[in-house]
Amino acid sequence: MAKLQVAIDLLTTEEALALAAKVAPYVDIIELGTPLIKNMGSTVITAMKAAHPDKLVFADLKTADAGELEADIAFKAGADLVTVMGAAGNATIIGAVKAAKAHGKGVVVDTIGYPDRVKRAQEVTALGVEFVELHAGLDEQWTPGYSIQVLIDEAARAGVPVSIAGGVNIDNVAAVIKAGAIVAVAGAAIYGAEDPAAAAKALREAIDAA
Ligand SMILES: O=C([C@H](O)CO)[C@H](O)[C@H](O)COP(=O)(O)O
Repeated sequence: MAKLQVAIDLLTTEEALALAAKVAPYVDIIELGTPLIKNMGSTVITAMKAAHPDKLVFADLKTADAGELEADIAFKAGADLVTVMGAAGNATIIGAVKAAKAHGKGVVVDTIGYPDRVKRAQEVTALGVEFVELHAGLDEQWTPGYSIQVLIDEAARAGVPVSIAGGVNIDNVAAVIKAGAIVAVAGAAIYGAEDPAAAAKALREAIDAA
């Protein structure tokens, strides 16, 4: 069964915990967004895992160097999954995977900004990562002409475990799952909704029906 990941791009631990409390019944993975971690530090990871020990806590570190060291910090704080940039060298990804193995946790590679996301996804899967995030970041989403369809098409031909992030919402989540993504990542569609719990519930139901 495909998973739903809520991406929390809020800026304080208090706000993140409040949102997670509302949407936890409907999500499998709670992502602490990069701006949130930069603002609050690893204490937000510890607070979220303590509040939701039954969920996978995803620390969106977007590590570009010192893979083993940065991943180790997040795993010690309570993360289950951390991200490393696909644009980083293989040595960085291998270092993070080493830390993950030591903690019994996992690494996700984020392909944001990478020119050939599918090729990189296939390469890094061989390095032992859990899955690869086919990702159009917020800046790319706000570029005129952006469509999530490009990520959906990439997922369909990736042939390795992938998630999709970059404007997932109730109108496209079924296509995301039908394309083969094992995780649908939804940020603004949940935290920006008038009723985040209802938005998460609707996404959950659409994923389960897809
Ligand atoms: O990872 C993200 C971005 O780089 C900011 O941290 C987002 O969480 C990701 O893009 C999902 O968010 P939405 O596109 O708003 O669904």
